[in-house]
Amino acid sequence: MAILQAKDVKKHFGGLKVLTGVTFSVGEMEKLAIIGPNGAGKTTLFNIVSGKFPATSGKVEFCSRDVSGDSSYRRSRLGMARSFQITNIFQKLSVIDNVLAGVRSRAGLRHHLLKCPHKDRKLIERSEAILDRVGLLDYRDTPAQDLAYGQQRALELGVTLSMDPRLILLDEPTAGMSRQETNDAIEMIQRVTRDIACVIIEHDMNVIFSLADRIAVLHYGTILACDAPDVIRSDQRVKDAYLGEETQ
Ligand SMILES: Nc1ncnc2c1ncn2[C@@H]1O[C@H](COP(=O)(O)OP(=O)(O)OP(=O)(O)O)[C@@H](O)[C@H]1O
Repeated sequence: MAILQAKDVKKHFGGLKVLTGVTFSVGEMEKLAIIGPNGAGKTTLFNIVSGKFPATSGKVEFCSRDVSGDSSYRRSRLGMARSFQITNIFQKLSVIDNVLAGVRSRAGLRHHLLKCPHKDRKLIERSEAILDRVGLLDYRDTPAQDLAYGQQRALELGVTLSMDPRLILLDEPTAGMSRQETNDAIEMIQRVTRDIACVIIEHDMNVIFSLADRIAVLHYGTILACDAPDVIRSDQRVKDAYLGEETQ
């Protein structure tokens, strides 16, 4: 059963035809990576799926409903979240207050950042459980701006989890990280998204082959191949277009 489906999605920016007909689906709890050369249209596709801007034509279905005309906010209320953009973090707030803001919003409470947000024990406990999942409980009261880069990205994932998503769009989750931070991030993403579907854009093949159940290769605005990692790795068309051959 698919949780997300893109059907013949096209996007033109004036005369530039970036997406010329993209069709794919993501199953419940499945991890689908989208790879492709620079400028292939990966971010554009994410922007359309998340509702940042509309497709020129085609459809996006989420949880069996057509969300093509829905705003990002509406899609997020339905359980679609976009993660790994540090801009989602309130830098001056503590780590716990960042997650609490999301937990309170999801619980439908009005959130006044400066107005005693610590009242509801249950919401705080839920926030602490999320911090524990992303490895930041020891930094509970640290201002977000004092966290290391990899930790800020972990916090962003925590904020995303606070919305209780069924699907997370992971935008280059390890960009700018050291090798050690990347390995830690892979392990954490695997752990915290076990029961959540993900679509992942990433350039690091090590990350992709570690996380993805299936890989879709975007090339010249359309999906060249979509299959299990091992099949993609040995697909000659994909090697020619993107992966290349291993050399000694
Ligand atoms: N808002 C926009 N207006 C005009 N052109 C755009 C817009 N957004 C993207 N493009 C163009 O669409 C093409 C695809 O860009 P996109 O960022 O989606 O590629 P990408 O696959 O994510 O690339 P990268 O791997 O480098 O991030 C590029 O030629 C880009 O200049």
